[in-house]
Amino acid sequence: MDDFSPAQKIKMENYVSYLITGLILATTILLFYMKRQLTYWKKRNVPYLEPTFPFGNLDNPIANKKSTGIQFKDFYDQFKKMGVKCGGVYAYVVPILVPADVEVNKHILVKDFQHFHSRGFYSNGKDQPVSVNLFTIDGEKWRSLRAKFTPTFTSAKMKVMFELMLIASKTMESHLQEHAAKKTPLNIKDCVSRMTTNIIGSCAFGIECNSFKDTRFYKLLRNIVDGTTVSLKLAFCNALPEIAQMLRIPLFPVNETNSICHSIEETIAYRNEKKVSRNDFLQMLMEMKSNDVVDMDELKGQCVLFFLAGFETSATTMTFMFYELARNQDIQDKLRKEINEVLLKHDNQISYEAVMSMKYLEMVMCETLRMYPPLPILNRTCVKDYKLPNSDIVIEKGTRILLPILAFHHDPEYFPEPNKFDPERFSDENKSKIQPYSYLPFGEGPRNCIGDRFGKQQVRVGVASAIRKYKFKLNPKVKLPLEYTTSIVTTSTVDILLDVEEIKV
Ligand code: HEM
Repeated sequence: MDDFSPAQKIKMENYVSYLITGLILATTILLFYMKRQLTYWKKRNVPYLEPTFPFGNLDNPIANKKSTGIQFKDFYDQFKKMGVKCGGVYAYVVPILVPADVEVNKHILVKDFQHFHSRGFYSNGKDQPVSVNLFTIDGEKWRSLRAKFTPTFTSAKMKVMFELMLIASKTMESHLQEHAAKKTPLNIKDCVSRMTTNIIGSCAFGIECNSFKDTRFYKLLRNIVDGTTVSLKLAFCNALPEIAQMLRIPLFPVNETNSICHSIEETIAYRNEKKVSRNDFLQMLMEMKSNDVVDMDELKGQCVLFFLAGFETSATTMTFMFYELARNQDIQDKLRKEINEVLLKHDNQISYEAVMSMKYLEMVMCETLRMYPPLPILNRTCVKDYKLPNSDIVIEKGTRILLPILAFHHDPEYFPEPNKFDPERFSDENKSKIQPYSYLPFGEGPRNCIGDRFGKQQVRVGVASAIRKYKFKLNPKVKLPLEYTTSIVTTSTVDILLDVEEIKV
């Protein structure tokens, strides 16, 4: 400071005081804005849960490890106790409406869909064009893309892809055999994730991943979906998308996504050059591109999405299905009996017709999806002001809505003894008694899961092939009751280990 003249010193002191005043002013405005945001529901007379600063009603994401599904179940339970159809909470300072009534679900998902066709999910098309996909886009663009892709998921297309699925699922057998022979516990999530990687790799990309031997592709996918950083980034980007855009945060990890895109480009180039054709999604997308129905970014975006959407959700379903079968030996025996009886009528071969006629398999799968919905919440954003029928609540344009499907699935009003694994809830006789819009593992309405048939088919093939030949028991080392991570997809905090025994015929 001694090197400066008195005039320079005064100038610098002025700068510092301007800076401090500016900072104080900005902080005051920010705090004022945040405080005002936290009165959003009160001002609109909507029942709400008292928030605290800075996380709103959410738990501190660093200190508390409660999963999003469980947190929204807690909100739902409180609104039910208050006797209200829906209520307001805050994710940080962002107001979120939480339905607690099946009628509200019906209006939002189906009846008044024109007010709620946006999912309001973060994407960043500028820096990562493949993040703009069917899941993340909204409005007319979504409508047009959905119409283009719907024909790729028909039952007829699923049937054609069945053979590819079967071949890829067989890769799991030697893995099971190895564990049975050596009597070593099997990490079921790891095992079924490798299998779904092989299936989706084959059906979506035409790539033989062989994930039980070569883990490169499998690890690439796990890096995209796993980890606290991934969950925190997703939560931040979705709560404050404008700031995330400003900071140019990409939706998916860059290196891994680029590797997948590179692999897609290579396969396309190979097929074009060698004039090779295959019965898979990629071929359908390539035809759409050559007819100018989609462009290259859209093609790659959907491939990446199908991989991510199809890999973790189906693997999660299978993991919890094996877990429940291992805990409930009577259900496992009954399922095996059905599989054997059906296969006897089909030359002892697993075929499309055979697995589709396994009713008990379907019931076990539906009950697994009830107890452990892979996506425990559904997102919607209001695009046009909407008055909720039979109430004074007006949902304003821009309002975020989170439907707590895990909470509905565990509500004793709709599913008595919700913590009991009971496939009979989905028997022909009982399933018609399920209250509409209380069971939503694939969402509902025009924005429901486009890949539900594909996902269920993977699960049927994987479980039927394994249960037919192996007996599973829960390894005593698994700490119960299970708890869940903060990941966007329902995930156990501990590895689910199973003891495997080969069934001799
Ligand atoms: C058991 C497996 C699966 C489960 C439980 C599941 C669940 C879901 C759920 C809950 C949604 C949101 C629906 C809504 O907002 O109403 C969704 C959307 C979606 N899923 Fe799945 N999914 C599964 C498998 C798959 C597969 C295999 C694919 C693709 C190959 C896929 C592709 C998609 C896409 C593209 C969307 C967005 C649809 C749109 O916005 O138009 N899913 N899924």
